[in-house]
Amino acid sequence: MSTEAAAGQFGPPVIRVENLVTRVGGRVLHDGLDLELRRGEVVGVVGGSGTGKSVLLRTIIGLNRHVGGRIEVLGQDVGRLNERELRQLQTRWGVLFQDGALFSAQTVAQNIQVPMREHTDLAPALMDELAAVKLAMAGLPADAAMKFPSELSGGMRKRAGLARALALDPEILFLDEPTAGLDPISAAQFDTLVRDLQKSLNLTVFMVTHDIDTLRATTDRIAVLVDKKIKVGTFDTLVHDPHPWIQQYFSGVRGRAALAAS
Ligand SMILES: Nc1ncnc2c1ncn2[C@@H]1O[C@H](COP(=O)(O)OP(=O)(O)OP(=O)(O)O)[C@@H](O)[C@H]1O
Repeated sequence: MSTEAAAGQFGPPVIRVENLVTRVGGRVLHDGLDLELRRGEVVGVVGGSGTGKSVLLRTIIGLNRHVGGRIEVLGQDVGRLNERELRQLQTRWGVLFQDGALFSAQTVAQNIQVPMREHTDLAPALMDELAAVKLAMAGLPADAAMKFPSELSGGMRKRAGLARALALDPEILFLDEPTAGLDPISAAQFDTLVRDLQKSLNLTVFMVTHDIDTLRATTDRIAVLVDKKIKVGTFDTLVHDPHPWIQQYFSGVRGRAALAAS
């Protein structure tokens, strides 16, 4: 499928990044970067280590200031929002950070309720019920609610982080390396979960990943971060891109295996 056809089957843009320039630690990481995500699509962001994928995610959600360009999320210019407006907008997306970022001294249920406590004044009993629903959505057993993160496997911790990301019924899900550190079976199960949730909730998903199998299994389009910019394509189009890093990534042994499997 062409990139245009892949984008064309989705709704209006929910994330629009135009001519983005970011500088971190005195270094320009993104320089004239453009990216658009439409409602209901899953876009995977790949690129070499240290190219600024996580920084891009953090910049889009307003945790890093950009020095140039414009970021629009759900129709709002992220760079122009005051703290209160940004907090309001943050209730419309969920984030699964790379390390899960669960609070170790809180149970899984309490972790899932963090965004609810921060952004709503729901009664505790209702928050307990909602946490149970989110746990089930993330494919965790009910008894995981009272466990602490240290009592869970890596895959279960990812699911708990996902349950927390779903706490406020988000429109957009930001996932940073969701399958990193998982064995191949758990990673494949997580891929299926993300795809199922996307479909049932019509989520738009922005996913940073290194995992070529995850890209193949879950994404509609792929955004490659090279030379401080984004090149967007699909598996089928990017395999023909002459850029050396893209060639190496998609036409290497793993890329060929993933393509053959799709
Ligand atoms: N707060 C910060 N202060 C200074 N430098 C930073 C900061 N955050 C990130 N960096 C640097 O910016 C660069 C990009 O980091 P980022 O985490 O976005 O890379 P990445 O593409 O996600 O890499 P990886 O695939 O290895 O996770 C790295 O060199 C990193 O050390």
